[in-house]
Amino acid sequence: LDLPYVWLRDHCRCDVCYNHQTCQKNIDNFELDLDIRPTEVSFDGTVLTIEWPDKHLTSYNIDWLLENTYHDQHRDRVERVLWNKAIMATITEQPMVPYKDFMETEDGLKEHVKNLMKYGFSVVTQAPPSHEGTLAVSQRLTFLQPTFFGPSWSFTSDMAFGDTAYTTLGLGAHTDNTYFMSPSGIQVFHVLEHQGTGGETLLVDGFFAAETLRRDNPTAFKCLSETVVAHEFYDSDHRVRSLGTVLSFHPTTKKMFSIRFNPYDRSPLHTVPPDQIKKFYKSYAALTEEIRKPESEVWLKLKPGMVLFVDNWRVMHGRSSFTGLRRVSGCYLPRDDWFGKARLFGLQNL
Ligand SMILES: C[N+](C)(C)CCCC[C@H](N)C(=O)O
Ligand SMILES: O=C(O)CCC(=O)C(=O)O
Ligand SMILES: [Fe+2]
Repeated sequence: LDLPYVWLRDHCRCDVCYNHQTCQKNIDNFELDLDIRPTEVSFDGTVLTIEWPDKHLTSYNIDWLLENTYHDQHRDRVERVLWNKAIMATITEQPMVPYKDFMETEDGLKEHVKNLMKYGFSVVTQAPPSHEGTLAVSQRLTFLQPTFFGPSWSFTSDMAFGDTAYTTLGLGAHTDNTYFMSPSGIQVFHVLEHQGTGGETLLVDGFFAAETLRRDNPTAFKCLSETVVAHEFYDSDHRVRSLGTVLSFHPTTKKMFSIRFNPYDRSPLHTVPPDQIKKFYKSYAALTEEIRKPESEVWLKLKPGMVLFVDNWRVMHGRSSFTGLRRVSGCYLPRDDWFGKARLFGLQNL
């Protein structure tokens, strides 16, 4: 551990420097002396005590220091398991949690969050097969994230919104809300009824596809990590548009952070200089090919009572075309809050 003294002064957790009731700092950065040096330092193996020139005392527990200095570190690290169809088939403990455990025990909730961190999706089983059931399980994790689709929905193929989701057409793997600067963190899917054929749910691990591209086609990977593209949701009432790269990375650890992939919702390509356009299309096609490979795809037929949570920053979803009446209930959940819940459980995957 090698820290400038000013860092140690800035992070003082005494009652004057830190409000333990609100967990907020009282320090005025403006007054920090960059060249401050302690007048006395002692360490008893657990607690580091520092006396500053103005007689102010700071003490640190060594565990707190180790956890907070270089990175937002957590004891219970969750290793991500990137998957394709074959890998998913070998996983013995499927990411599923029974409704009763999920609703009534902290362990059940933690298990679900851990599944989301590890695989990018998790299913709550045996839930009440109703829209209220969807809301109950969703709100057990976080509050809902409202959008112009409403706080939540229960939709059929009636074109209630001008979007292919509201038809009987098949949808290739995509993430939702690519047209928002910060897309929703989780999408919840609950098929309440379906009398007919097709309508299966498709899942593809975007991080697996991106890592495969990084290995097999680094030029395309680099292009999609650096090229800013626009997405949009346009209808008579909305002119929503965003800018962002298809692949993005955690700002400090550089691990995969999000994939923004929805070919249907891409805006006119006005952000790419003419001499880069062919390169972008080639790179986007290479990623699309990876995503569309049958060996990337996991298909499941959702039944009433199975509530699927999908990490919308990592795992893409789609569906096959269908016949008959099919009603899907769901909502979006905010990314900051489900990650906040994970942090409360001491879980971290970044
Ligand atoms: C609201 N509900 C989930 C039913 C439909 C959302 C689909 C909208 C859009 N194509 C997107 O990918 O974000
Ligand atoms: O109908 C479905 O299963 C999913 C449609 C979809 O992509 C969505 O609602 O975001
Ligand atoms: Fe979607």
